Order: sequence, then C-alpha cells, then structure tokens
Amino acid sequence: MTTENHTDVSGGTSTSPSSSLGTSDRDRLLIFDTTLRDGEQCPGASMTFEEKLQVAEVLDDMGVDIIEAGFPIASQGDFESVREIARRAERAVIAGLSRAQFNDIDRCAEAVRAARRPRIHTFISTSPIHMKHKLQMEPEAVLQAVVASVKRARNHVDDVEWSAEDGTRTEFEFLCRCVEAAIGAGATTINIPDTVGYSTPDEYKNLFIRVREAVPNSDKAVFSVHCHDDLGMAEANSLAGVAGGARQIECAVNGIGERAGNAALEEIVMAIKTRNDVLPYTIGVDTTMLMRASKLVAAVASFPVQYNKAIVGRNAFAHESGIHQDGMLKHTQTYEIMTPDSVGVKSTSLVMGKHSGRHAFGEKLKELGYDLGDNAFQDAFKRFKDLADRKKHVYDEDIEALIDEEIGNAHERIKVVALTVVAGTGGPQKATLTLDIDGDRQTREATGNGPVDAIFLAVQAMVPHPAKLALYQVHAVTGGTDAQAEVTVRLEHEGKEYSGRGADPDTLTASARAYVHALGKFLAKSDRLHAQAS
Ligand SMILES: CC(=O)SCCNC(=O)CCNC(=O)[C@H](O)C(C)(C)COP(=O)(O)OP(=O)(O)OC[C@H]1O[C@@H](n2cnc3c(N)ncnc32)[C@H](O)[C@@H]1OP(=O)(O)O
Ligand SMILES: CC(C)C(=O)C(=O)O
Repeated sequence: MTTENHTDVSGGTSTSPSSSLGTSDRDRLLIFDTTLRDGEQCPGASMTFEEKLQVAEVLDDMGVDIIEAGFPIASQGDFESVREIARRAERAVIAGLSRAQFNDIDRCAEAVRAARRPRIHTFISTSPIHMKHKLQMEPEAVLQAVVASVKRARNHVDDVEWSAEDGTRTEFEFLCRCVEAAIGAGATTINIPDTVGYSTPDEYKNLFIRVREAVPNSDKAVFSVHCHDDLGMAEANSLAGVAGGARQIECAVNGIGERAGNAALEEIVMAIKTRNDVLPYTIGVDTTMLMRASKLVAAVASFPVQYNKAIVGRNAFAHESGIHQDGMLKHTQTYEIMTPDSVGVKSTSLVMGKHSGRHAFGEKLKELGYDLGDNAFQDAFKRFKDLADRKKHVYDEDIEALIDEEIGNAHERIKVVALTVVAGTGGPQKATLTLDIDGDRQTREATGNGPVDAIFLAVQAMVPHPAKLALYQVHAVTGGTDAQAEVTVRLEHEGKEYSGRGADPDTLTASARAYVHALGKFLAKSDRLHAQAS
C-alpha cells in the first residue's frame, strides 16, 4: 500500500523540495485536484455554491493534498465558494487561481485567507504564440510580470505556485529564465503545464529533467505537472513528468476540464497504487473513496462518465464474455488488475449476455437459487442464448422468467383433465373441473359470475393460493367460428407476475389451461423460494 495521510505541503522559499513537502520522503507525490477550477471550466460543468462545497468536502476527506477551489476574480460566486471551502477544509491546502495582475492576486488572497493552509496560484503564458497574440506582451514584460506577481502573492501567503501557461510550447531558454525568476521571487511550487495537450511522454519527462538541471535554484521548489488530454496522453504525460522529477500532479476527478479534459485523478492514483513496482511513489489519497467522488462530480457537474472509463466507468469491473467470466470465476486476477473494493466499487459484475458461457450462466442460476439437472441446464442455456441474441440486456428477471417457464412446463404439476360448463342466460354459471395435481385427480364444482369465473374458482378450491388475477385475455388465432382461442392469464403476487397461456378451439378449456399454466409457474417459484429460505 502506498498511501499515507497528513503530509505538510506548505513550504518556504529557502527549503529544498523534499523539506517543503514536510517529509524527507522524496518519492511522496502531491495530488493537486483542480476539479473545481479547471474541471469546472469545461462547457456545461459549472457547479453551484452548495455543490462545490460538497465536492470539496469529499476531496478533503479523501486525502487530496491541494484543492484548487476556484478562480476568485472570475465572479462573486467563485469568490464566495473559494472562501467557504477555505474556511471548512480540514486537511488540504486550499488554492485559488489568479492571473499575473494585482487585483486578481489580492482577490484570491482574500478568498483563501481563512484556510488553515492557503495557497495562491498565479500564472502567465510564456509561449511565443500566447505572448504575441493573446497577451500582446513582449517576453521581457512577461518576465517582469512573473516576478511582480509572485512577489505580490508572497506578500499575502508563504505558499505560492507559479505556472508557465503553455509551458510545453515555450522556448526552453525563456522558460528557464521565467522559472528561475519565479523561484527567486518566492514561488514554492513551479508548474509547467501542457496547456493544450501537445506533449508526448518522453518529451515531457525530458523537459522536467532539463529545466531542473538548467535552473540554478530549481532545488528550492516543488515541480508540478498539469496535463490536458487533447491527444489522450494526459495521464501518461503526467507520470512521465514525475519520472522527470516533478512531485506534484494536477488532475481532476473523472478527467473533466478544458476541451478533452485534465488528467483523471482516479487514473493517476490507481496507476501509482497498482504499478507501484515501476512507479515507486507514495500518495495520501484514500482510493476507496474514488467511486464516491466520481459519482458526486458526475452528478453535480451533469457530466456522465463514459461506460468504459478506466477505474470509475460502469464497465470497469464488469465482464460479459464467457471466456473472461470463466476466468474470473476461477481466479479474479485472471482479468482484473485491481480489486473493485480498492476503488470503492462493491463487487465485480458478470453481466449476462450473448457472449456469456455455461460457467457464468451456471453461477448466475446458483445466485438466483436454481438447481437444475444437467439436461434442464443445457436446455435452459440454449434458450438463454436464443434470448440474448434477440435482447440487448438480459436481466436477472429475464433469466428467472425463462427458467420458471421451463420449470412450469417441465413439471406440469397441474393438468386439466376434464371440464364441463353450464352457461347461458339462466345463470348462475357452473363449472365442473377435474385436475391432475401432482398425479392425484380431483374434481370440484363451482359457480361463478360467468363461466370463466366459475372455472377459476374451481381451480382455487383445489389449489388454494394467494396470487391475484391480473389479466385475462382471449385472442382468436385465426378467423372463423372454429378458430382456436388463445388465452393469456397473468397472476400477480408481491409485485411479481406469472403468465400462462392456453390454446384450444374451446375458449373455456383454453382458459382453464392458461390459468393452471400460470399457477404452475407461481408454485414453482414459491417452492424455490421456500427451498432457499430453509
Ligand atoms: C489555461 C487556463 O486554464 S487559464 C484559466 C482560464 N479560466 C478562465 O478564464 C475562467 C475565468 N475567467 C473569467 O472569468 C474572465 O476571463 C476573467 C474575469 C478572468 C477576465 O475577464 P475580462 O476582464 O472580461 O477579460 P477576458 O476574459 O475577456 O480576457 C482576458 C484578459 O486577461 C489577459 N490575461 C490572460 N491571462 C493572463 C494572465 N495570466 N495574466 C495577466 N493577464 C492575462 C488577456 O490578455 C486579456 O487581457 P485584455 O483584456 O487586456 O486583452
Ligand atoms: C492555469 C494553468 C495551470 C492551466 O490551467 C493550464 O495551463 O492548463
């Protein structure tokens, strides 16, 4: 296990990166969560004040080291949520973002002031394209802004992070000058973001190695990665940056963020935990809270998680194909590299579908309480496959219905032997019914409100049961007065329905058959439930 809690991440300018972490462990990685800032910047993901507080609480409980709570100058709402999160956070450093402008920085300082451990994060673009076209500033003016902004932030707090926006497209010499100046002015964390998700793992790793080697005071700050997923490499790049010496990873729950998003927190954390043999770092996050955080963020940001998303996607611990299900039943590590409970998922699910095999089907039947003989099992499996071919989702209820029908038919505990009905205008209508019940013949006479009612009352007299009649339907299979009648009867008990069908040219005989067919299924289910309970 590589997690640990309560690391002091506040630092001063004169400390080495390891001592600024408050730990001598040079392999302790700081998880900087930006769900509430960069995450919220993606279209459609904005959160209310209350929702932000909820997310921050979960992040704090989960052991995230730094929570970037917002961009206080952006709006009064953002300012207030950062300020309230700062007041409430119990463990995490609370950071706010600000441009290289004094009013941004002062507003940010005001918002984070109440935090036990406040951080001001200030940034400015350093790439030629951003400086020329966006900022419309000369590089020397940008350099001056770096120094002035970091100094301004340091007047407010000891913990200052400086970011070189579009760092990976910045000229190397200029980047080094900015980094050195920022550290010299008092920045304790230096972030080199891959703002537009342009870098590759080797390139990003080398950038950190080279900058740390080239900048004389680089040992005075913690280096940070901040990667976007435009080319799908955000996590790989983040971990590569760590290999290059970075010790803070900026990421967001569910990978939300600008455009294609930020590196996903859950992926970073689980990669480190699962592959600790090749990523030998320690982290402070309680991974069993990952699913809870993911669900909360998806809900409040109205941002659904894709089914096949690593770690927190609906299918991340689900298996449908027979060969995998068989492997999973024999040993879970055949197809799972981490346990579901390690990320807060209750259990693995073996989803029944057209790719499932006999092992998984047998296991599902056991789970549902069936114990079929070999022939019945093979038969049921074939019917299940036929059904799965026609149906996208095969639910437990579908399998139950399929087996109950099989059992109902196979056992045919009740058969209609003979039926005489007296009907007509004179009333009352009378039915004399003989049933074969488990091999025993019984006859009853019953009167009712119509011939069908009389038949059903005769059945009830011989086989008392609590199920209620939910549907009675007659359908003529062909035209003409000699048409075969097809009757459907549905019985209902405790929310479950049991349907039966009977066909006969005599509508009343078909009715009696349909009723006992449905009753047979109900009895089979009741027997099974009793057997399970005893
Ligand atoms: C890579 C990132 O994720 S950076 C963070 C991006 N996040 C956001 O922008 C979300 C919050 N932003 C906002 O609410 C608004 O953009 C505000 C409040 C910050 C600014 O709003 P406005 O004053 O109306 O400016 P607007 O957004 O139109 O333009 C940005 C201005 O900031 C300047 N600017 C951009 N980055 C920086 C910086 N790091 N330091 C200083 N100035 C900057 C731009 O050059 C532009 O200046 P100009 O008005 O002189 O041309
Ligand atoms: C402000 C910085 C850290 C940023 O979000 C980016 O460069 O993507």
